[in-house]
Amino acid sequence: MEPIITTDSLTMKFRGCEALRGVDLQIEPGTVFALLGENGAGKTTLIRILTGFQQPTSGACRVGGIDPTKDPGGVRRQIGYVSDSPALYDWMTVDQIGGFTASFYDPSFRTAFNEMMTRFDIPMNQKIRNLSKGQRAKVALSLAIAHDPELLILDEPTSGLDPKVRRNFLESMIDRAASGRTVFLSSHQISEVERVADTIAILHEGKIVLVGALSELRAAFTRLTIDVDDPLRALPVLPEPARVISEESAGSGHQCIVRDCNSDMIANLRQSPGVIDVSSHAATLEEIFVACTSSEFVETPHVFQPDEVRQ
Ligand SMILES: Nc1ncnc2c1ncn2[C@@H]1O[C@H](COP(=O)(O)OP(=O)(O)OP(=O)(O)O)[C@@H](O)[C@H]1O
Repeated sequence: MEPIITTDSLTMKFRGCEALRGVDLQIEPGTVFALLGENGAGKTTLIRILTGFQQPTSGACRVGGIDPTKDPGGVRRQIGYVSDSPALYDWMTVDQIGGFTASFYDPSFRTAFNEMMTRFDIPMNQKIRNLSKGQRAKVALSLAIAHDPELLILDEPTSGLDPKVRRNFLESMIDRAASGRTVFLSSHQISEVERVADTIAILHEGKIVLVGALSELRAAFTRLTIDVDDPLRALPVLPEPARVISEESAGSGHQCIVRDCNSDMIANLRQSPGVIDVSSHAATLEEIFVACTSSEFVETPHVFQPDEVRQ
């Protein structure tokens, strides 16, 4: 099956800042894809390029078979998109904005939008400027999904939503993917992403440092806690293909996030001179995220470099 989104060496340079540095991605249809990154990592810039609001400095991309740099209107008609700060016409009522947006789509849009407003308990005659932050978020989201797009792109979709609506919303994203549609969302909310996404990419300083199926990433990363007899003792080297992503030490205790470490390696580690105890747990997505975005991950030459991590 054709990927619904592809990017090829996308770069974006602003004055004095390289927001994207050679981003390569392929996103399969029918997935919930989550783009994780710290503040300023380049998430919004990537989304703005994919939705045709920003021309990249170099590189190429396709969204649903369309090049957003050449046909931004075509992409935007085909997808649903909610930005991190949705611009809604404040002077319109909810009913008017529904009617206005419906004019770009087929008649089913209006019915679906009205149903969502009823479900969210938002009065149709209320002016947009008088809605609460959460109500605005619900209107923006409903406008983006009422035409039932094959691809939904959401920049920080749950900010402003209360926990109950947030939960329902995230569950509805899983349902969308189950029916073959694709959801691309950017988020800081790692625990939420963990619940809904099946594919994860971590963007760090404009580069994709990790991408893969969440289930595979969970299986591949281990947190090792190693106690040694002497704080000055060097840790035993793990054999290939294991790779230490990050390491923290406090006295004679060490915490490492390791990729591709198996039970034989851990058993050998326990037998190594000076090693008193080793415990291992599957790393959480948050631990993987912190390890992959830590300064050592990028800068220390003996751990694997971002380019090597890319799958
Ligand atoms: N129009 C612009 N002009 C100059 N620099 C910009 C512009 N847009 C973004 N940047 C810079 O590009 C970098 C990436 O910004 P971007 O908004 O894409 O990050 P982000 O990952 O979405 O961050 P956040 O999570 O804080 O929203 C930042 O350093 C930002 O200052």
